[in-house]
Amino acid sequence: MPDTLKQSVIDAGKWIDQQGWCPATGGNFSVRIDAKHAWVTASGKHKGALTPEDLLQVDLKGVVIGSEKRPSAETLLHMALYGLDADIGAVLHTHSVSSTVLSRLVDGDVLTLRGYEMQKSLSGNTTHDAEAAIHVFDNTQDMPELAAQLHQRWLQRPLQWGFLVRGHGLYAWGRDMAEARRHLEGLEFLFACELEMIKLGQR
Ligand SMILES: CSC[C@@H](O)[C@@H](O)C(=O)COP(=O)(O)O
Ligand SMILES: [Zn+2]
Repeated sequence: MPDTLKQSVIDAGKWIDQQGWCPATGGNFSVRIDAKHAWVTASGKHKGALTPEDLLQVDLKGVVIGSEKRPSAETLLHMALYGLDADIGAVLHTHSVSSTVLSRLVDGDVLTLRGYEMQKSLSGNTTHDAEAAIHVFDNTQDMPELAAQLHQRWLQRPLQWGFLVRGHGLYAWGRDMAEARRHLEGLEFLFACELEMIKLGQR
């Protein structure tokens, strides 16, 4: 019987690849299995051509169960999110041009989106007339350090929908894969709009 959770990751990878949001072997994805485990993409795979064998079962500490393959280099960030919020069911990390460039142009730790109808694609938002805060973290190859920073900011106030890593990309999540995809698509649209505004000198 096909594993529908694994298939949801494979399908997301094909769609994300079609959007051009995961060039080369960039990006990584996961879906929650239960309270303490998730399927995470193996490291170094092209995310548009994943197979069921490219999905590795991992625990909250990022330890792989039942495979010798290497999990994503960023597994710890996925597992940190599952540990921080029991309602998170899927996480999608992408390397789009918009998220990579915009994250480098943001001064400080937060990108504030306001005035866009498409903010309503982010769960809980009912109007363009509110502010949506997207946190930005400096890039590092030190995943335990990045996971610790995420933990620290989350304790001040839980993050919503996604966060940016400067010059690197976007992490988006949702209660399930469908919501994670919607948040990813909504955020990518909003980032593209913000970049256009900057190019037009409106920021
Ligand atoms: C093209 S290298 C990108 C990696 O360094 C990393 O940022 C990434 O997103 C993919 O890493 P992976 O280990 O394949 O999950
Ligand atoms: Zn990455």
